[in-house]
Amino acid sequence: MAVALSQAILTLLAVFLIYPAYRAAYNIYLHPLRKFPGPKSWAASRLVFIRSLWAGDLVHDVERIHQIYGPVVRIAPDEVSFSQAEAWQDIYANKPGQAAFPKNPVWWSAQPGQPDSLITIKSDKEHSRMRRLLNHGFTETAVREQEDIVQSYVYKLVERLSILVKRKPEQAIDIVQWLNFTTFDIVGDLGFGESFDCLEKSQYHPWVALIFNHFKASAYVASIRFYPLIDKILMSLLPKSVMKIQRDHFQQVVDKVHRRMNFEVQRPDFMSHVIRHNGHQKDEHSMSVPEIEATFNIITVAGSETTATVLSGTLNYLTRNPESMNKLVTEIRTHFPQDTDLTFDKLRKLHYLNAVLNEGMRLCPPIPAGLPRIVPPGGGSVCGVGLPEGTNVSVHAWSLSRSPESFVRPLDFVPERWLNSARDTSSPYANDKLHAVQPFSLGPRHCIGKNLAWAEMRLILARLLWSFDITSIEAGGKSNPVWESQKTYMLVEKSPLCLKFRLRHSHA
Ligand code: HEM
Repeated sequence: MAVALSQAILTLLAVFLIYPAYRAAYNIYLHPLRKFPGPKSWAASRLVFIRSLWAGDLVHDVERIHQIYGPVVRIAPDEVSFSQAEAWQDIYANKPGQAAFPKNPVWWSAQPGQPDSLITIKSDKEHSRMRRLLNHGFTETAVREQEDIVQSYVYKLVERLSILVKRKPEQAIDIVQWLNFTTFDIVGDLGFGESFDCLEKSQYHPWVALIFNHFKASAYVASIRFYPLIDKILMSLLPKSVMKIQRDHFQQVVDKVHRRMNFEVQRPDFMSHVIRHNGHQKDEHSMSVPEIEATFNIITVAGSETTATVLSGTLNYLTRNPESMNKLVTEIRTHFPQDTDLTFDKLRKLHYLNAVLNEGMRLCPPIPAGLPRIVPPGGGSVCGVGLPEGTNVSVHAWSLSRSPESFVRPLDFVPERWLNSARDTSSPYANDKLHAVQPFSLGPRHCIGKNLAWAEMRLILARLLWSFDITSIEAGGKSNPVWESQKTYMLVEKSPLCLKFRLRHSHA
């Protein structure tokens, strides 16, 4: 009995003390990545990375590591982060005779009990099958056809805000929630033919309200996947209530998908082509119903939270930079005497508006940490640095966009750096590396919604500034948080941004 007990104690000691100590020493001194710079504590064990992820601090912690150790750093035993513009091409784009690095399944896997979607599917062949079919709903032409639907929601946004302003002119309005209402309503309509009615009811639909929890939960699930030998045990420890919330959340999208699919009407949305193609007989180009369900679940989040984040961040910076705000307002109001003139086509030609949004995406990327990828079998090279197969790699968009090696005055909001005139050698911004900013990523898995995102962001920002004078409310004693102070759990956890709105014509 005593022998058995002491054997059990020894085993426990080996499991909980000796083995982790051995692994840490191996990771620091013997691992193939040992020569890469970075803090020893992060190289020793994945736990430090996970603690930072759970605290919502990963983006800023990795930024600090890049600041101290340089553009290529080791941030976990098997992970290297790059803050160099050339890394975008090397990791995400197809190079001659070489495929882009595959997605890291720790981050990009279907949620437990859900099928693979466009964004999680591993096989490149299967991915391009889905992408070809879905692309029809996202081309420039498709987006032009969707304009009336998008316009109707942006008009509604202005109408709702006008009512609030007229009722209580001095009140501060949290624009973050209104931007979320608008972008989720638009994607709901274009995805399922039913908006979430957030603008109509001036409140979050319960599905939308849960999105951020869903992302936090996904960050926790990803950390569990780093431990494949015990992930099943750890998963089973997740509270049943959490799993039920996730399932119910997904089921609501499934119901919406089915309502739209049964309603076989042609409208200029994301689903029409999928329904028309799938028809009643399937072939090797169609998507299965579970794939459609999972993909539309992703599109709803990917297509709304992201645009709302860029717009919130851009407005945060604009209200702190009155000179940029004035230039933009002047451009919009002088180009468009009537509000009906604000169309997708005309707005794309506004140079300063485009520059402001590019600068907004540089400083407020909606996916600020890396897009995780894996070095394929046989190994690979990024920015001329050789990496063994299986290494986790990514571009740290946040650090790269804010690095003094890429940009002059990197922490300042300077839309001028994006104007053609800045390419003149006499401009202080002539050497800015604009290609370091790739908010939609590159290569075969780049953002499918890029055209829509641009059209939507231009229209929402321009219509708001055409209709209202918008200022920060710091005079009221309560200041808004700076963008950098927010936490990130895969996506940015946006704090309220309280602004003062004044109807432009009310004091003309
Ligand atoms: C400013 C707005 C947006 C930004 C910055 C953005 C950014 C991105 C990025 C970086 C990726 C690549 C993810 C990866 O490779 O790991 C991506 C993929 C994706 N985005 Fe966007 N996105 C935006 C808006 C949209 C919109 C409006 C939609 C649709 C309505 C959308 C739908 C998608 C989908 C479905 C994917 C997966 C594509 C694939 O795997 O083939 N996004 N997005």
